[in-house]
Amino acid sequence: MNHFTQFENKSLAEQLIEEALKYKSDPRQHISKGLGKRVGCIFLNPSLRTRASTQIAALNLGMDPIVMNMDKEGWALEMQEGAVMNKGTVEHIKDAAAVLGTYFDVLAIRAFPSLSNKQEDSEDFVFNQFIKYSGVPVISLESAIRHPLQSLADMITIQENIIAGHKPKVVLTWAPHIKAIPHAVANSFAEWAIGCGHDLTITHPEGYDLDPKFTKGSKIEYNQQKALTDADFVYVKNWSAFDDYGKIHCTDTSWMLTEKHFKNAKNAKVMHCLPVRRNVELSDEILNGSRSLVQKQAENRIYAAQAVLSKIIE
Ligand SMILES: NCCC[C@H](NC(=O)CCC(=O)O)C(=O)O
Ligand SMILES: NC(=O)OP(=O)(O)O
Repeated sequence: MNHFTQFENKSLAEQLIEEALKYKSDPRQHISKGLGKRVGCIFLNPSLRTRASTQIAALNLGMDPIVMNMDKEGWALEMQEGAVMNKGTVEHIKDAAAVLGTYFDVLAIRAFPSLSNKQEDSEDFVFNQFIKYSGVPVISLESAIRHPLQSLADMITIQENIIAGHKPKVVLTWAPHIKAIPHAVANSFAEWAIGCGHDLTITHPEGYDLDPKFTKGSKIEYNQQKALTDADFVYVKNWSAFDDYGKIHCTDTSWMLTEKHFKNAKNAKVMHCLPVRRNVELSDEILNGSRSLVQKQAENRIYAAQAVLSKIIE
């Protein structure tokens, strides 16, 4: 595995899930595997889970993680080729990434979308500049269009909670939010759930269709109540419009999941990547109750990252 940026194939996903579960049962079993290797965790945006879980994963393998919050502590980066840098940007990505590539054996990058330049975001332009110029393996800590470590943790969590012999119905539902939010978590969840062979239904208001490249193989159902019928796992997430790029079209609070949404899905479990806007996306009663898998997902972020790091340094 050269880089870890997206779902590749079912067999690799299954291998990573199995490895992650082994690490969960004995986190320090390969404590010497990464000795002498450094991973640079480069954040262009805020984080709680990804920042902590990736460092813990590296430490569990004996690696040295170093975190740089480039948005706050680094020089302002220029991304455009041939730019005359006489304004706010101080350092070109090709210089910065090349330096980081000499300092680290592996780079892990978080680079959210602009939500204003659809083409650049869709090409994952900023993230790919790091791959292009660093020359070392790169792990995505959430790019403009994908969040694969989150999705791997989500697949692990589903596997741990599946009822043996029953093919689960998995539903990804849009939820309200106060801000324009990226598509990465929803795209990746769809990509991994479909790739892993789950029966996926996606529900959202009209005008919120995700990029079809991520949702091919799922059912799209604009009626949330219909979509939720007989669900086993309900993944809750807001995203901004994709067609009318980055815009908010719907503020209908009835899309917020509450206990009353589960009258036709009595045993459904609820998932969210966190951070969650309580009582905007999801009600307190759900998040505090026995349906919620959100803490388990967050815990599994450690073992997802550990399985990926372990494979990358092999
Ligand atoms: N890494 C997990 C989610 C990150 C991001 N959420 C946010 O930006 C939430 C911001 C807020 O609630 O103000 C997203 O959904 O892609
Ligand atoms: N789920 C997730 O990626 O959380 P952070 O943004 O806090 O890292």
